[in-house]
Amino acid sequence: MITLKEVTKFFGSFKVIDSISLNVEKGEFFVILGKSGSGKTTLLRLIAGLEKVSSGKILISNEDVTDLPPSKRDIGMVFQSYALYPNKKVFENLMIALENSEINKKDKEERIIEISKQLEIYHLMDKYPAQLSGGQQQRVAIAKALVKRPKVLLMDEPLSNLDVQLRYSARKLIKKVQKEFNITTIYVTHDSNEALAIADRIGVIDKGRLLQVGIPEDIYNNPLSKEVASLVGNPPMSFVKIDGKIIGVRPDNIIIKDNGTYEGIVSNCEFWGSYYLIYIDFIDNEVKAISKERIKEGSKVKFDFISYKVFSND
Ligand SMILES: Nc1ncnc2c1ncn2[C@@H]1O[C@H](COP(=O)(O)OP(=O)(O)OP(=O)(O)O)[C@@H](O)[C@H]1O
Repeated sequence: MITLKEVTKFFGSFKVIDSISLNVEKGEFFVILGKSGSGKTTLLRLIAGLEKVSSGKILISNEDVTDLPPSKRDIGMVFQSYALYPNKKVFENLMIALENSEINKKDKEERIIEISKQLEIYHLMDKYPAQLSGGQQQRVAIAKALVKRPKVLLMDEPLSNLDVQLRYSARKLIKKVQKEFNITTIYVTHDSNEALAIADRIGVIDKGRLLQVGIPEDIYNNPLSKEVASLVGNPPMSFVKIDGKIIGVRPDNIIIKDNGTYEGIVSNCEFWGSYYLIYIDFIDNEVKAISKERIKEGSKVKFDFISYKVFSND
């Protein structure tokens, strides 16, 4: 449905996107995960047509859109800033979104009513954006993108301005609407828990390169490289050098016990709600383990690895 063929983007001599090839299926919720500066937004802007590729091709529904302007790509976009017109009411904001659509006024109104009810903003039609909460503005921004019934929805960290509680309900709503309308979606985030929670598949990006693509369980359990492993999971994986090998181990795979093989000193103990996160210094390494009980900083502890992954790269 969305196909990228060796898409590359330079800003001057700086390669921001490095030969990315990717297929996103129709109706799929695809998440691009990467840290700040990895090229996520640039990739999304290339797909939207807001930036021109330096080389490579972009296809939507098998049509080559590489040289088409954004308005000709049948795409809805939701960005971090909601991009609502402050001096227009919600209804007018949604009408403007349909400005270039060829359907008649009555059909436009019907569409707006339908999507507004879906997103539970119907009662806000006569309000100005400034009179809405962040979560309501965000839903209006999503409605603006969806009312056009785009084939493709591109979302760039749309929930980053919301508080934690609202993020959970908003992402559930986004997924529900996306599935209901069967919209092919690419969603960008730096939050690995968010990516694991909502994605059908995840593409992990670093320094403009696509490192791994897979379902959330695969990305979490079988990261192919240290880079991917370090980006996925919170609390994050620890990397330790043992017998010349680099191994990655998740905190819940370290068990602290009196007869453990390894020994270290607790350097920090954090309360994470249902457990404590214990930082343990040993030899030249630091590992993070979880514990049901608080352990004093400076204590000596013994531990074992229940399971781990070997990475050859240092
Ligand atoms: N118009 C531009 N001109 C030059 N360099 C740019 C431009 N836009 C982005 N960059 C650079 O490209 C790199 C990738 O930026 P991009 O915004 O795509 O990253 P990101 O992964 O979305 O980051 P964040 O999560 O912080 O938004 C960064 O190093 C950035 O400084």
